[in-house]
Amino acid sequence: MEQSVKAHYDFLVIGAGSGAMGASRRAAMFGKKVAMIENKVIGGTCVNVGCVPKKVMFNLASFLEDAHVISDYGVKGLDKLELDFGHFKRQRDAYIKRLNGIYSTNVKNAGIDYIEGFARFTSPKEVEVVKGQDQPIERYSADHILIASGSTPEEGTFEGREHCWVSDDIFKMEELPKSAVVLGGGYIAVEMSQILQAFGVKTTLLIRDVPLRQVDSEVVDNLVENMKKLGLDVKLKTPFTKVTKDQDSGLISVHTTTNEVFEAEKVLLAMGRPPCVRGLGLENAGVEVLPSGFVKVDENHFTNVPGVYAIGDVTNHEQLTPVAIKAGRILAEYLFNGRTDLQMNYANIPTAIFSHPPIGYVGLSEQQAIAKYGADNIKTYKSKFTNMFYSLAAEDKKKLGTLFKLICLKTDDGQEKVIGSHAIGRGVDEMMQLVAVSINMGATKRDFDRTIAIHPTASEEYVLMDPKLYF
Ligand SMILES: Cc1cc2nc3c(=O)[nH]c(=O)nc-3n(C[C@H](O)[C@H](O)[C@H](O)COP(=O)(O)OP(=O)(O)OC[C@H]3O[C@@H](n4cnc5c(N)ncnc54)[C@H](O)[C@@H]3O)c2cc1C
Ligand SMILES: NC(=O)c1ccc[n+]([C@@H]2O[C@H](COP(=O)([O-])OP(=O)(O)OC[C@H]3O[C@@H](n4cnc5c(N)ncnc54)[C@H](O)[C@@H]3O)[C@@H](O)[C@H]2O)c1
Repeated sequence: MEQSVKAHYDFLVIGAGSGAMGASRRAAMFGKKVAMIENKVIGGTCVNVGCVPKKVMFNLASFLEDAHVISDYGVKGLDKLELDFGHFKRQRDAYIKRLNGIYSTNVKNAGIDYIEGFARFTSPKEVEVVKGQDQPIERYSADHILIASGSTPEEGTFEGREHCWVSDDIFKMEELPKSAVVLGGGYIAVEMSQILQAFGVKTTLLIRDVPLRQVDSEVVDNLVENMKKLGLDVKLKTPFTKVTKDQDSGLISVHTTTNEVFEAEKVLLAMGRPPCVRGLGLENAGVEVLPSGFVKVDENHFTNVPGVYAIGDVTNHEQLTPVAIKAGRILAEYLFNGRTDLQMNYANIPTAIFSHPPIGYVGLSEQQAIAKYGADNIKTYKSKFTNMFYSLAAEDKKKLGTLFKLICLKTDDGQEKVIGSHAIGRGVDEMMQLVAVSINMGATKRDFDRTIAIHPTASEEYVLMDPKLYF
């Protein structure tokens, strides 16, 4: 039986992840009647199966890796460390549950209606929500509808894909496998392969070409060297063809174009995140998508259908939590607070990859800068060194490399405008935020040179790269 529209909203948001939170809470601040629809767990990818549980795992992995060095400082017993993974998982999951509770409270306090179920457009102004089995479908209408449905792990179409885990499965893992093969060379493959290796899982990282193509190639070389020092079996230029499973042993084999076979208890697929649009009924609203499947939006996150918008991972922009949140807030300001002057700035977005040690970057790599401006117009400064943390490390292989690069565009006044920084080393994930502020303010190499160093730190290298004596 056809249900009548249950409620009409000023702003109806599909999803309850990072972008949805940013948009809906800001819209509610302006007194709008707002609802969000979520078919999984409040908080979306970042809180439940992304940044947050990953960072907690990274923290533990970093401690376990650092323990090998700290033992050379004279601390006894660190070689006998034993990880109670079950305890760790329970603690991590409890933390996520607390965060879910905080999100729910925030939504409630903001006066936003939280609707559980799967949303599907029936027309440009109406959405139906499919709830559990035997529950009636609910219908909602709105003046403005936001698609903030995020992305989902690429599942692949190759033979044997059903034997593989995707990143969501890593967070469900109750106990650690003895061995793993990770397929991919992006953020997730780099982060997860190092976390697994640090947890004591014998891990192989198989990369079609090279890792992190968007990152400066020298920084990537440094990453690969560090991975090898940490015992990770990393294979570059090794595309895989298929995956098979031995029914007796349960072991999974990855076959490659190089005619090698890599066997492990678990195989993790980390090959990108396509947009979550399946079943959303975009065709009923007439919303256009790009050939890649991402929802097509203009610079204000408007789709081709008046009153329908999209932000975050479901669009063809950087798939990062702060990007989704900011786009959501700006959209709400635009729609409900008359701030039509505001526009998301997608240039110079800083980011970190939580490898061990981490990578951070903002702006152009040296290779991208040369391609854009020509080699004659670019001057790159670099500092390659061993962090003092490793000063007491007994073996060279424990000393992980650090590389900072400042990429500058030559200017007529000779001050050299900083247009990028790519770096790997302890703490660069924290440093890069402020390097990004300086670049967004238009910093020049002279600004870095005239800044006094903080000693002894790694970050001081940022102001000590071949400095001219400016004050
Ligand atoms: C393993 C991993 C690690 C990451 N680490 C980082 C990191 O360190 N830093 C960082 O900045 N970013 C990180 N990211 C990326 C980050 O999580 C995403 O960019 C961010 O969550 C995108 O936010 P969003 O609002 O667009 O989508 P999401 O957070 O994915 O939210 C979308 C929500 O919509 C819901 N939904 C989808 N379709 C429907 C429907 N039809 N009806 C109802 N609900 C629906 C989904 O269930 C989901 O909850 C990581 C991602 C992964 C997978
Ligand atoms: N630290 C962070 O901020 C963080 C961490 C994790 C994820 N994320 C976000 O989530 C997104 C998704 O992460 P991801 O690692 O899945 O994707 P990605 O886009 O970062 O990397 C995808 C990788 O898969 C490889 N690949 C694609 N098809 C392949 C094939 N057929 N065979 C072999 N390799 C193949 C690509 O070459 C690439 O190396 C990231 O782009 C990032 O925006 C961010």
